[in-house]
Amino acid sequence: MSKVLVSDPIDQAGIDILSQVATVDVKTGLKPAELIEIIGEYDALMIRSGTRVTQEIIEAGTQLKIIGRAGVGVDNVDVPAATRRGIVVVNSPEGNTIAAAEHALAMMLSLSRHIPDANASVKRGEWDRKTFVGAEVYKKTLGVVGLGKIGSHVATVAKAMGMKLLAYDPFISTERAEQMGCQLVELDLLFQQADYITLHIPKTPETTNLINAKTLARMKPTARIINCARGGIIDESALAAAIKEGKIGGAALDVFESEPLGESDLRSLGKDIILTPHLGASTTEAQVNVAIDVAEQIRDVILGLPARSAVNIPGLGPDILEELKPYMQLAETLGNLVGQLAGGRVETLTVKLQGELATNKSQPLVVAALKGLLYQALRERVNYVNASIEAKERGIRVIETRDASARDYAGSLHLEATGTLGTHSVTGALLGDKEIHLTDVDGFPINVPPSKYMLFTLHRDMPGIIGKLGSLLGSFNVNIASMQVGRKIVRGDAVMALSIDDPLPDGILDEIKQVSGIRDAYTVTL
Ligand SMILES: NC(=O)C1=CN([C@@H]2O[C@H](COP(=O)(O)OP(=O)(O)OC[C@H]3O[C@@H](n4cnc5c(N)ncnc54)[C@H](O)[C@@H]3O)[C@@H](O)[C@H]2O)C=CC1
Ligand SMILES: O=C(O)CCC(=O)C(=O)O
Repeated sequence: MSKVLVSDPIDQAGIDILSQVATVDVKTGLKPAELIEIIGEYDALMIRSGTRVTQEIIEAGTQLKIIGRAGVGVDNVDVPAATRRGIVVVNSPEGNTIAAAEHALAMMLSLSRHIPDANASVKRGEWDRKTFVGAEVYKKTLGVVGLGKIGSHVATVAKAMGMKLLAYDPFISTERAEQMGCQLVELDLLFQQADYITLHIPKTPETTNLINAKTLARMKPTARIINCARGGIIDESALAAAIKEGKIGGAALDVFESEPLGESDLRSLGKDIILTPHLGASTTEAQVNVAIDVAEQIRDVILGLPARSAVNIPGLGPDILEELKPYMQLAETLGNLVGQLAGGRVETLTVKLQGELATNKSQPLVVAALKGLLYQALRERVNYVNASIEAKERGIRVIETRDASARDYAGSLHLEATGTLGTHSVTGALLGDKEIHLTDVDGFPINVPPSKYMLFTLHRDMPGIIGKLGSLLGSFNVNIASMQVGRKIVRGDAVMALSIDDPLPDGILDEIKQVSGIRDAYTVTL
């Protein structure tokens, strides 16, 4: 039975799903050294934002297949280290969108009306109505930095409250922004014109300290900043100084450079600052959503199925996964086959996506082909996560081409491997009930389903060859399950593809190559 470690508090709904397929240990609050000590026993690790999954932890997790982050941001996981080790990292891209957006909106309104401090003063027994005079958001300008899932929801609700919306997001179109009632502008203009600035971007090298002394100086003296995205996007000391000196109006922060927040000037800024302990996703609904979403993916990976929201498997989103699944198997089989035909060290793999596969959505097939190609060298250590990295590290050049006009089959895949021993190619398609068929080997048309053990010959198309080969295999007690010859012209060169019931015994390949008319022979195990 597989073992899953849950190292942060996760809703029971997620634990129940994991328990269907694994032994689940919930151990929260572990110190890094404690986690390193036990992680080697586990096949999967499920976390929220509390656990930092460092390279050291990943390296100690010798059995780990998947790390599941019950939330959006995976910045607490060393994803490159996991990728190198072939560990899938999954998240829940949408489970807490509404919770985080509502928290940002609540922060904006609370900051405008000083609700936390007014509440505290009444609870202290005071009745002070002068200190807490606020500001309306109606007709004010909200600058949304990052118009993704959370930013879009904030924008939609803010629009309904009568706010004017500016947005900055270099990765979305003007039309998309306009659909949400936002005017897409440069960041500088947003900083200058916004009364409220709300951040909904990931923390990346480009966004680290995006709000700093310089950018704060460009804002209105009444501007209020809300950060429910990630700590470190704001330079906290610069922000504290700007609020103290009246250079901006205030800030509401849910996330911090270092969490939990330690000693900080931010704590002493009174009613112009609101601090919450990373509560954006902390609603009952969001926690159920993310726990189920991530637990289902861990369960699937344990059962040998692909995960729908893997952050380190390029292009393998849930929608295209379903469509591509049978073709992924085709690509892997062809990669494995062409790698064995090429023998030696493969230097270049050309992947030609043909017919209806000639779309950008088919990019994962290239990864699947590489996984197949590397299988003989790496066995179970290669997977969709690390196949591209492993290929790069081995200096394999990958050329991807598309030919939408190829019409032999609805969609087919052609792989050509060039290596130290020469060049070989295979083509395959899905026929009938999505059954994999080899449709071409080294330029010779054939039509055979691949089998576990196969023998391919390149020979001269002349009488007697098939008989001689059959007798030779028979003398070694090798049973032929099926045989097909592919040729371009009568009595020219031809390829023979044989499916055999058992692996070829040692030494027989050399004898096959001695048969008159046979130029070369290759044995393949798929
Ligand atoms: N406080 C909390 O508890 C929570 C925080 N988050 C955080 O909120 C943030 C946003 O999450 P989602 O909306 O789900 O992500 P998303 O991926 O849907 O949207 C992010 C947007 O940021 C844009 N972006 C990326 N780099 C940018 C840049 N340099 N400048 C401007 N825009 C840029 C992207 O184009 C994208 O549209 C993430 O950092 C996530 O970790 C998410 C959930 C809960
Ligand atoms: O797990 C949490 O509460 C944090 C959520 C979060 O920050 C995220 O999903 O990115």
